[in-house]
Amino acid sequence: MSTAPTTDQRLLRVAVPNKGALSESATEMLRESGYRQRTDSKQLTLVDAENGVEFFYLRPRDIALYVGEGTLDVGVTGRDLLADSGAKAEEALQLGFGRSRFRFAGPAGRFSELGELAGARIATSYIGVVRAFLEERGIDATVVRLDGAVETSIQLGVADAIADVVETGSTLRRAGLEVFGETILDSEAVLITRSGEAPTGLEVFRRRIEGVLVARSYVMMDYDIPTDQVETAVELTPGIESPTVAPLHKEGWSAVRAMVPRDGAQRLMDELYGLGARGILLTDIHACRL
Ligand SMILES: Nc1ncnc2c1ncn2[C@@H]1O[C@H](COP(=O)(O)OP(=O)(O)OP(=O)(O)O)[C@@H](O)[C@H]1O
Ligand SMILES: O=P(O)(O)OC[C@H]1O[C@H](OP(=O)(O)OP(=O)(O)O)[C@H](O)[C@@H]1O
Ligand SMILES: [Mg+2]
Repeated sequence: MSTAPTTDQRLLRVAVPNKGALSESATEMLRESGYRQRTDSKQLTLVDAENGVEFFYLRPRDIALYVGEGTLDVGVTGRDLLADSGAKAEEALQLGFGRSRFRFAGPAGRFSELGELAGARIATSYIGVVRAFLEERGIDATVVRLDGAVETSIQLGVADAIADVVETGSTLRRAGLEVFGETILDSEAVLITRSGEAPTGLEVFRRRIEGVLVARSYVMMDYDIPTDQVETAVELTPGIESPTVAPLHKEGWSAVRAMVPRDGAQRLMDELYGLGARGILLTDIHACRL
């Protein structure tokens, strides 16, 4: 009997950024997770009935509101946008892309600490985050709301400082600005759901995405090693549950297979080689369920 959901079962309604910095990576992650994704960037919605999901392509800034209201079940957005929205939604999974820092910046040399913002005009697209941050620290400043390109606002005389998303810092440098004060928040793309609710179908959806994230950050390692070195070697490659160890046809040798973090895998190969391992292979993992 087939267990695939039919169209009359309720579909999990998922919000995906339709444009901007998170859009492409979100679509790619969903495609790798085995979901159908739009091929035309003008498409607004897409039903993947076979996988029990319906996708809505929306502005990243609006996604937390839809999810918080319960109109949509799950969304992909930025932690900074979620915080700014004030919506009744919470993080269900960190997605590891769209990483940025939300920082104050001003003309080079003009500000050195947060206290100097008292009485200043601060331009930002994230007034919720900035007001809350200033209030918490008792700093009385005027927050000026702009839609984007806030780096230019100081030069145009509408603000003294800005608070904005910084990734490489090149936009700030180009505008002659530099960051000051502590980081307001560290952001990345996150999966969000309505606060306190786990919609039906979320677990499968989440597990598929987690599988892709793990597949991206781990590789499969295989090696042959003298059996008397196996205990030392598996301490270096413990795997997720435990590594597979099998006898080789050659007397006194064993084969070991374990998932290892992609970062540092080369160094690990050097160490294993030093222990006497040979035939050390690394292969990519395309998907997994742990
Ligand atoms: N350069 C960047 N690197 C990483 N993440 C970024 C970058 N710019 C924006 N983001 C993240 O993307 C999310 C929203 O920004 P995005 O640029 O997609 O929306 P927007 O500014 O409203 O739209 P647009 O830029 O298309 O007008 C936020 O979570 C933000 O932290
Ligand atoms: O540190 P960087 O690598 O330079 O990246 C940060 C810039 O990227 C985003 O701008 P975006 O292109 O989204 O334009 P916007 O300001 O109009 O949203 C963000 O608002 C910063 O301006
Ligand atoms: Mg932007």
